[in-house]
Amino acid sequence: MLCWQHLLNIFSVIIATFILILLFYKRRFSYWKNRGIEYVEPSIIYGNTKENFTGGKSFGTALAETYHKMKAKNLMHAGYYLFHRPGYIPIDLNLIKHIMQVDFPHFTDHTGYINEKDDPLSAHLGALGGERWRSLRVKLTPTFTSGKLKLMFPTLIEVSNELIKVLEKECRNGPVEAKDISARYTTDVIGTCAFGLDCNSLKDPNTEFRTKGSRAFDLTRSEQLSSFIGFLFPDFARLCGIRQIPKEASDFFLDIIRRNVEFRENNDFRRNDAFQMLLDMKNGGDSNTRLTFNELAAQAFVFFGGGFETSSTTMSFVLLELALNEDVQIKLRDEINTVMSSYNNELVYESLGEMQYLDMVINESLRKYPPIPINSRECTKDYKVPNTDLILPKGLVVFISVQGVHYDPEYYPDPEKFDPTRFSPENMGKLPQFAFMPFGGGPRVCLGQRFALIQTKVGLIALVRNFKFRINPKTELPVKLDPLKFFTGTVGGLWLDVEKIN
Ligand code: HEM
Repeated sequence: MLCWQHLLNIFSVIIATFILILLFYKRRFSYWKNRGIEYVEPSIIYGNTKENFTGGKSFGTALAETYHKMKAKNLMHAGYYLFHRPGYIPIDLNLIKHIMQVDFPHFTDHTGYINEKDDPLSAHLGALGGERWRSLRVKLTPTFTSGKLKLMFPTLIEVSNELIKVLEKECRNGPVEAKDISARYTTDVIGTCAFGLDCNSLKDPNTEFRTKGSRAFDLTRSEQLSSFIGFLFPDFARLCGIRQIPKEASDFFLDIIRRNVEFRENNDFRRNDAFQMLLDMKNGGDSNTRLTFNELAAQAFVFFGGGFETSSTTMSFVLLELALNEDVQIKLRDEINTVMSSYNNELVYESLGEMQYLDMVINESLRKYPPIPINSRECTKDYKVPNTDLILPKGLVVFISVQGVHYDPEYYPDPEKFDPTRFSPENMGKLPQFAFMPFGGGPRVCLGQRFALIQTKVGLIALVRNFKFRINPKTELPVKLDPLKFFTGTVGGLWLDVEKIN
């Protein structure tokens, strides 16, 4: 009798918990319905992210599909659920412009998770918000002025010469993986230009700088889930010591940065690079504005991380499309050779401005494969959406589907086609503002945009001038985007047959 009573009690508790969970989700998932905003029906636990976790779709692709579904209904915006947390998707470009630029004071923050105690590198410029972001942004803005970029140019050329030497050797042994060779180049560029360190990853693909650099972005499924927990329940995540950057990658970078600081301080060594600017901010100024070691390290890390992953993704997709479109490859090589022939066959900083077709090819690649397919903003002050009665409350997350906009046939007819002429000066002039936003926009626009473009151009010029590229059958076509990565990446790699031009 007692045993039955026990079972009945347990059963009642289970049923009550189940009902409570259902009620919780019913209430949560009525958020957009109550406001009369269309949304895709969410599932319990996942919200609208089920396809990302169980359907093998990347987060960027899944959000882009929602964008297209809502755009087909002529909607200016839509609701979204990241697990149980409501999010907002602006679709109309004018609305996107308002959020990112015109009404920026309502959307000053990204939606990053920071855990300074256990994961000091997580407190970088891209994740910081409010006043801390503003004052740091002002200080870091001069890092990549054209004067500074010009000074870095000879270093870029040196690394690109090494790239040619290494690829010449490696292409004799079989197909080359475009992301790998591009990432080794960008690792060495960022290492020298930002830190004054010789990372050596072109010569030695297994150098720690390269492996630990990749590890910071190649999150395992459980690390990806932890990072979502950090985003959804930041206080709880901090209490549990949940991190954003894997410990082994973080320990490696903290150690390198510490040794670099000590070397420069102990030897009174100065160098005109991004690291020196950070070091001056650590040692100068007043106590309110001075950076701590951890703050310096986080910013150095974002230069490295922001720089190497996104730029190498860009380079590798350009190489893929050149291999798939031989006519584009030949035209680009002709342009590079013609411009360089008027500078004694040397690559000089000024000549980059004359390579218009190179700009067009890179832009079209950034359109088709935006390295960061989703941009985000957090509503930091209640906001009334223009021409509607909808109020976005403080704390609401805004997801901007960069991939969705970049594949919108209203702006880019036949969007799957790789067509650099979309970015000819005449056609670019016709593109509405914010229809092309691989670097984001408004006051939070990518800090390293100019540096990224220069390092990508120098690398591509070296490659296209010296090698021919063809697709190797090992490359799965059409390319499948990796569902595990937040940044755009492929499953299986981009394998190319490379032939040296004599
Ligand atoms: C092709 C290469 C790159 C792409 C596509 C890219 C893209 C982006 C995007 C989309 C954002 C967010 C902008 C927004 O919210 O509106 C961003 C922010 C940022 N990027 Fe880049 N990036 C690239 C290269 C670089 C490089 C080379 C560096 C530094 C060396 C860098 C440093 C940063 C930093 C520090 C931020 C945070 C800015 C802030 O929140 O104030 N990025 N980037």
